[in-house]
Amino acid sequence: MRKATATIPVTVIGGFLGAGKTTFVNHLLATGGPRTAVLVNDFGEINVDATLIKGHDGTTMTLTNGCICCSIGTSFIETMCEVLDAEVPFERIVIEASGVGDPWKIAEIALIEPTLRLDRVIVLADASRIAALIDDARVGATVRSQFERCDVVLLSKTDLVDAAALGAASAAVLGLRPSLRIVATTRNSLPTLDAPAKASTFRADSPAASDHSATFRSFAYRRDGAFDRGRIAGAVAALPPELLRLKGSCRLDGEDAPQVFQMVEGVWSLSPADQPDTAGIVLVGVGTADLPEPAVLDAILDRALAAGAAA
Ligand SMILES: Nc1nc2c(ncn2[C@@H]2O[C@H](COP(=O)(O)OP(=O)(O)OP(=O)(O)O)[C@@H](O)[C@H]2O)c(=O)[nH]1
Repeated sequence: MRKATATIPVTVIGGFLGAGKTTFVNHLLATGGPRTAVLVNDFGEINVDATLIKGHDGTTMTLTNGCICCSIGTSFIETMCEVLDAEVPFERIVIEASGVGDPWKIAEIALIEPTLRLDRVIVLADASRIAALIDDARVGATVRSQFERCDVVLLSKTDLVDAAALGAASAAVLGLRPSLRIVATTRNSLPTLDAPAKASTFRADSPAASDHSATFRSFAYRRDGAFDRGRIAGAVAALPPELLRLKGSCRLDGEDAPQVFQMVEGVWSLSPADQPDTAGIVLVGVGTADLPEPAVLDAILDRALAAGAAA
């Protein structure tokens, strides 16, 4: 990597599947600030997040080939080199970790590379789900590890919970690390990175290497056709609970504008997509290791296809 005269701050954004990481990254980009390189890493084979990051002044680069916290592979190093060697230098790097990733493993890169400076590790926690996720037998260990070394927790989606549930969510997070700084947010009240970073004390030892492909499986659904809006709810209700997250883009029968499809634990939404060239349906999902075979999931989602759509 090129010898730079100044170090570039790196902010790592982590948090479990659907916690609101991309929403936060888009907020950071929308609120201005220095020229930013955004690196996004999805767990699935298709990096949907890169397409969900709104256009901005800097650049968005995708990190594929699985979860970068499991193996900091050559693609990550090459991408970092590209960012550091950019003709117009970047003033900030924001890395969105995958929803099953350990953000600290990514942050360690910034501690090793002399041209980078670790700004902070921010973990998003969905206020409506975090207490249950922390105790979940299948995903709890992954969720808990994401909080081990972060600097601040954004307790997201507080618009979805009442005061008692908000208290339970923050108590669950503080139960992991009583000294954690928690900021309650909604997508309309997210902070920026401008406030000075909170000083943190980093432990020198590394966490044990993990391989999230043993705990989680990804799934991709592609069709040339369109969904029938009226059939989506039924198909989503029929999806197994092991499928924790589904997102991507689709077309709806009889409608021109492409849509972003989001599903977090059975709660789904459609919103107009920014990218005008969405063809057909491309969805990626992540579930626990006992996720049913792709053919089963395909068959369920096929039920939402408009009559005559290609299967
Ligand atoms: N009600 C509510 N929904 C939110 C809020 N923030 C994000 N969402 C929704 O939650 C869903 C997931 O948000 P994302 O930002 O894509 O979550 P993510 O952590 O990037 O998801 P993965 O990358 O798949 O792990 C989307 O449908 C968002 O619109 C919020 O403050 N309130």
